[in-house]
Amino acid sequence: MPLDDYLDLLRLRVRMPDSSVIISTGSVHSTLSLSKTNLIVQNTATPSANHDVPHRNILRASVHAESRVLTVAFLDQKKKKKKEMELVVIEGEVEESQIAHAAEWAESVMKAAYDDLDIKRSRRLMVFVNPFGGTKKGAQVFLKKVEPIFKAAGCPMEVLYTTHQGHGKEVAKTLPFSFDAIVTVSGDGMVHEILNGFLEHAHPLRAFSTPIAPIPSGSGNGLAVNLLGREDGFDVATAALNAVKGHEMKVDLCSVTQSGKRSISFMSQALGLMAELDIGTDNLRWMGETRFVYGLFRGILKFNPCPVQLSYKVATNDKHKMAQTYHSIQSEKVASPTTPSSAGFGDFLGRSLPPLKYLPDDDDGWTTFTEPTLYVYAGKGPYVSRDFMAFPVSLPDDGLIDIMAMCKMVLPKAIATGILVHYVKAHAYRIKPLETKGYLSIDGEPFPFEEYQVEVHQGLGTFMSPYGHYAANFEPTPRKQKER
Ligand SMILES: Nc1ncnc2c1ncn2[C@@H]1O[C@H](COP(=O)(O)OP(=O)(O)OP(=O)(O)O)[C@@H](O)[C@H]1O
Repeated sequence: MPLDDYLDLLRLRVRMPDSSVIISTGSVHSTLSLSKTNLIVQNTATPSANHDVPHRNILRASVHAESRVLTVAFLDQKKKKKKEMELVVIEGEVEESQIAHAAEWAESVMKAAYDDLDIKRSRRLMVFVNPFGGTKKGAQVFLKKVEPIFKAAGCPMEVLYTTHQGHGKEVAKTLPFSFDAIVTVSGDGMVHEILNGFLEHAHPLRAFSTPIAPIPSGSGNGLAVNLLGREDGFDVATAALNAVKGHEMKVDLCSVTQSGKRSISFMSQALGLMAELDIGTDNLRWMGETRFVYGLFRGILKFNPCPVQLSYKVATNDKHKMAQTYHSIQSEKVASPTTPSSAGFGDFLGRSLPPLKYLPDDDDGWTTFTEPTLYVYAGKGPYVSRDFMAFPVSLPDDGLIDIMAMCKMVLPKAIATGILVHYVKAHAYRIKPLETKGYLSIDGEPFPFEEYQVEVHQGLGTFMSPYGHYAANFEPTPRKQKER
């Protein structure tokens, strides 16, 4: 080693506290330090190679005893595109005398990155890749961005490239319970398939308790936006980090019964204009997200009514109360994101699904909505796509579904009553088509435009979440004080 490099290294060693380690690549030295909250990388040659990342973003630290190479992998913001995250792997040799210290240091990093955050190391992942979802980039996204992150984190994985529609469902039906999480490199359609595969699983409740982590590679990616937020909802690296390090979040799932057949919906049921956005633009998947904007304009111009009768078992229609409940639950979750949900079916592990509570002819306590509508939209999760927060006060496990009906009123009546959109929270609801032609879309997938009933199962499903709550920030406008 040249004298200058040797002196440089000595100077670093003198300043090095126990929580640091020095690695060298040729004549370039880096100091890696672990603070109470962050991992800090300082490079002697190129300050642009410095990093300062929270423990949550660390994937792995390890030392190879023979080669004396220390490797640290983490996610950091891209230097050029600050809003996107990328995988960073730093490697370098440790001095022979420092090898034991480096191994201890790497273990303390793993403890801070996993054990202290109550996250299992090296999760076993089952990955479903849909090569045909959205803009058909699923396979590319997986190989270039997702797989390297899972490998860097030391996660063993089984990967399935779906070859046809329904493939995800077939595999989910008999999926073994050896995985810590299911990863979908797709849009919402694949998540829908997997949950419906679980419905037919020999142990459905146990299957539903396996957390799903979506990697956004479809067109709408509503689930990824709900879990990761509007800003990060399309960020593949952030979504991959959620699979490796997210927390299990219990969510309500809905049974949709149509012609005696039960299926599962995790996100939305849309009729009228909103269904046209999903189904009527199916041939425009190549446009990615833009297809929904195009569909919206086309739908508004056509101004088609939605010929259905809506009835529901109401929980509340008081918007002020909805907002209050939302805020108190949301702030509890923000304060302690990892508190397990009290909702759920933990006691039923291995047993069959709960029977339906509401029969199709049950009218007790049901309300029928009589206004003609432009669309009916019901769902779980605030966002249905990145630019549309349809259900702002939706909560993951309140056991209720939010229903929105856009009234088709003549303008003077709408202005006089002030009601253009009807919004309620319900335990269950029912739709009866009044005409034969129309669109019904469930979780973005086309369904027959026929009578159906929806019932909510509190906490039946499980998603992986970085925050333990939906990543949406709904700030309602305060009520106007009445003038005296
Ligand atoms: N190999 C395949 N060939 C054709 N279709 C497939 C294949 N694999 C999966 N599918 C189907 O593709 C459909 C769409 O999938 P996905 O949800 O991934 O994308 P998307 O619909 O564009 O996204 P989003 O639902 O977020 O709008 C699903 O119904 C799924 O069954």
